[in-house]
Parts: sequence; C-alpha cells; structure tokens
Amino acid sequence: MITMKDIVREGHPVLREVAKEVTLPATAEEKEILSEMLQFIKNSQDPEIADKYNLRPGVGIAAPQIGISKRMFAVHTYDENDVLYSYGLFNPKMISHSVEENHLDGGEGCLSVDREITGIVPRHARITVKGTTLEGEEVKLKLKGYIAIVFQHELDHLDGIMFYDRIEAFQDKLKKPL
Ligand SMILES: O=C(O)C[C@@H](Cc1ccccc1)[C@H](O)SCc1ccccc1
Ligand code: NI
Repeated sequence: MITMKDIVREGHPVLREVAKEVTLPATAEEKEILSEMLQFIKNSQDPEIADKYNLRPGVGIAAPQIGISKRMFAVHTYDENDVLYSYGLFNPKMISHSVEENHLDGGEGCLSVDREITGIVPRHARITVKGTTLEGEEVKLKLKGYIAIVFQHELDHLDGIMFYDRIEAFQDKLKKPL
C-alpha cells in the first residue's frame, strides 16, 4: 500500500528527470505499481483511510512521485459535471491543445511539495490526451476545465516540470515591457 512515506518530495532529482516510456504491453510489476498508485489516490479521498494512514488528499499521482522514472500516472476525480475520471495511464501524451488558457483561481498544490506556493498556474484550456489504460486499452481523451488541469499537472511530472515553474514563467511574462 502506498502511503506518504513513499512519496518523494521536491529537491529529489527524480522529480526533475524526463521519465522513460513504458514498453508495452506493460509488465505485471508495472501494472501492479500503477494500480497501487490509483488505489492510493482513491484511499487519499476516503476520510477513514486517509485519516488512519495520514494520507494527504490527492486527485492524481505520477510515477516519478514515488521515485519511479516511468511515463505513467493515475488520476481519480470528478469533473464539473460530476463525470468520474478514473484512470491508470501508461505513456500518456498530449497530442493537441487549445491556444486558449485556463487556471485554477486558488493556484495548485502538489503531493511532492510540502509548502504553500501561491500564484496562477497557466494551463491549456482544452487538451487531447492519448495513452494506454491499466486494462491495456488505447484511449484518446478530449478534456477541458478542471480535469484538463489535473491531467496537465500529472503530464508535467513526467517531464520533470513542477507546477511552480509555470508560475515564475507567467510572472516573468507579466513583467516584460510591451
Ligand atoms: O502532486 C500531484 O501530482 C497531485 C496533485 C494534483 C493536482 C494539484 C493541483 C491541481 C491539479 C492537480 C494533488 O492532487 S494536490 C492536492 C489536491 C487535492 C484535491 C484537489 C486539488 C489538489
Ligand atoms: Ni504534483
């Protein structure tokens, strides 16, 4: 069972690596790890389990966050229309995105960051992501709104990008003279 002690915190080099593609079909071990990641996210949203094991609530987790530099992440959360997105994805890839941007007004947090960092994190408003599910199915997901932001946060982890990297870049853009 994954608990907070398994989660790597900022400063660990693995969070800054570009994770490697998973050779498909995934091995039994890789499937086991990804399903444990999905279970961790579900557990973190269950008040009893989260309390018992002191889990920080999360809506997604990427393999580098448990020290595994492989291109896979798990997401379990509802979008604005209460549609559940519950996936363990191997080799997720953003294949297109809108020019239009979006962001969460309250900024973002991260299970690998134990400090509050305020600031707008600009994200693409709409994205199309393809990947292979835990069940071995190729999916192509057209996402917008909150779930698009969650997927972009997790995709960034696979490229060694932390959410606050995007705050600084956004601030710098604001400072540039017209
Ligand atoms: O660290 C992670 O990758 C998990 C993040 C994902 C995330 C953070 C902000 C915005 C979108 C995705 C955790 O879920 S942070 C904790 C959290 C919990 C509930 C809702 C939003 C963020
Ligand atoms: Ni994160």
